[in-house]
Amino acid sequence: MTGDLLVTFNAGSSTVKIGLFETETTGVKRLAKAVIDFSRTPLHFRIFEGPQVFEIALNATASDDLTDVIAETFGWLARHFDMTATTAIGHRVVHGGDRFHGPVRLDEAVIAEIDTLTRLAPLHQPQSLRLIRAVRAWRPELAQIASFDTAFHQGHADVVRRFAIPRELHDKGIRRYGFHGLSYKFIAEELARRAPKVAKGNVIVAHLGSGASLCGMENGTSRDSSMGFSALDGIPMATRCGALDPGVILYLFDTEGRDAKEVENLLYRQCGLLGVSGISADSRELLASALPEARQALDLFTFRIAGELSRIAATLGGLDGIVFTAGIGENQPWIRAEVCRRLMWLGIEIDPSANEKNAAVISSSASRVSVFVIPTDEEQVIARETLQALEE
Ligand SMILES: Nc1ncnc2c1ncn2[C@@H]1O[C@H](COP(=O)(O)OP(=O)(O)O)[C@@H](O)[C@H]1O
Ligand SMILES: CC(=O)OP(=O)(O)O
Ligand SMILES: [Mg+2]
Repeated sequence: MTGDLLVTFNAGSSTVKIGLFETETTGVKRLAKAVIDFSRTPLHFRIFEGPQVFEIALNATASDDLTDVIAETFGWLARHFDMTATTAIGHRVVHGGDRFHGPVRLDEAVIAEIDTLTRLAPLHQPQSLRLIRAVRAWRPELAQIASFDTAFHQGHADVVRRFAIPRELHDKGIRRYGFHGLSYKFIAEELARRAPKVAKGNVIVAHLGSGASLCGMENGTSRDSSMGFSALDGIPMATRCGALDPGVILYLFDTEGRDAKEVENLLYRQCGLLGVSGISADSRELLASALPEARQALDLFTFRIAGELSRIAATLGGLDGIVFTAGIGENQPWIRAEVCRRLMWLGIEIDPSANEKNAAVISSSASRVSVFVIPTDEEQVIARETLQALEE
């Protein structure tokens, strides 16, 4: 119904991004953006876009049961919005496996199925499930919808989905899925509006945030992704390793005697920019540092992005456009310039002053491939999918 409120949750490893939307006849309109910061003690809640912006420390503490955190957060939102008009909560759920191809209403059976995929996304899935269960405990009558990162990649060809492992393992679901699908869905639609001709062709989107991946699209449909079975694969990230010779993992188990939990923690939390630099997981700190280890980490990052982008261009059989998005993609000219420099052989050339300004188009007029910077909006996609699921 027009005027209803929808709340979206995008659970990451250390923050939960919240979106507040109003339904309109034409879709959804954003009213506010907020975040709960789980990396701070006490927890902090911040509204950073909306009629009034503020930040406060929460009384509720983080534990396996987040009911108090949800109740207090909604209490703060209710000071500024009529939260009694809330009709549904939409959640980003990173892993939907083979089971979920689009948004779905959450009930006990669906929650249990999502829980079976937790081991494949240990940085994200547990927090989403905690939030879903907390809302159920707090307001059991409130509709909750899950939007999946994997759904956008469901159409990948068999050759893209398969690892070179025995068929029975593939049939058990050990295959390449791809993530960041809500972001890619948003970018596909936005590019179609901004540059319809390029959007109809072969485009690679580089979602470079704390988690990072690439997606190859043909006419807005995903054909390949750098991320595979888990959100560890592909390019190195803030704290994740990206693709790694599986022999390294065997070595860690056998020769170093580490157990599965230790290896999981190492690969998800101690690798990537943080592991290589030994300084920081944040690209801003590395760019500001004069230490050679910082430069080494950034060089490995751009080298691996260019390599993976070239592989995906081969899947597509050509390249008409590149889109940079997410925290790093939207805000780090040096990283974009380095990636494009390594791809000069593809006929890519950027305009340095447009790049410096984070302009919407950063390719030069001589470039054979158009290069764009487009801010992503996962919450907008969650809100639209939530509305869609409510109307089904
Ligand atoms: N305004 C900014 N200027 C420069 N770099 C930024 C900015 N915002 C974010 N970043 C970079 O992007 C990273 C986080 O990206 P983001 O998309 O917010 O990640 P996530 O959603 O995965 O937590 C940060 O570690 C930082 O390196
Ligand atoms: C799938 C994934 O890596 O997500 P994020 O970038 O939010 O960590
Ligand atoms: Mg993110």
